[in-house]
Amino acid sequence: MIKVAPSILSADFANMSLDVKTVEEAGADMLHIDVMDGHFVPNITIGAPVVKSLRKVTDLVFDVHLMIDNPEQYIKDFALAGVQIITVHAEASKHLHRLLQMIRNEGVKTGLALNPATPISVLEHLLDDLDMVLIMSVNPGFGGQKFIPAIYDKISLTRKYLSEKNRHIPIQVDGGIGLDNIKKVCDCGAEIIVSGSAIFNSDSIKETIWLMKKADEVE
Ligand SMILES: O=C(CO)[C@@H](O)[C@H](O)COP(=O)(O)O
Ligand SMILES: [Fe+2]
Repeated sequence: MIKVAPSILSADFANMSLDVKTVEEAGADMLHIDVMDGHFVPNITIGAPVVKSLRKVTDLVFDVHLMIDNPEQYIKDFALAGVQIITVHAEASKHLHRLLQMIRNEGVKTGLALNPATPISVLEHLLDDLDMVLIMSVNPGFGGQKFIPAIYDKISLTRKYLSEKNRHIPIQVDGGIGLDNIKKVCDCGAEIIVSGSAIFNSDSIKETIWLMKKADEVE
């Protein structure tokens, strides 16, 4: 079954805890939390204090997607806020190996995100340090963008590359995914799907998550 990680970027920020509970009850596998700083990406969202407050209202796995400069400075804060996965961008650090070690040293799982233009070769010397790979299918910064079609091939290539290296590292894909393309994304090799607007703007959050999770069973 497909793992679905609703992105709270598209939730109602004034009623965040309600929206989080709704996706939890609807069967979400984890909560995707987009952290943006207005530097790495041209948008600002939330930081560790808000994540710490959300931690009190749900048992969902917190999957934090850091779209920030100087991620090294904030790893401890997010770990202390009670998150389970921290994903950093390959483009955001000169010392990726050290950064991934820093995350694991806090007892948190690592994810590495690649912007659409970043080649998958960056994974080569980091395979021992990765618990998840995040392939961006939009340029990061905003919800509600269109899936970039060239990314289908990138997902397939990544899946092939990881299999050849005998690595069972899950591939997460983020951006522009809805009921119309989730199956194709998963057929290419994605295991965890991030989705914001398609879930939160739908008529029924519960039904949309259920249909997404089952999408790979449809012929
Ligand atoms: O990280 C990002 C955007 O930078 C994503 O997590 C989006 O928030 C996904 O939203 P949709 O494209 O599904 O609306
Ligand atoms: Fe994200």
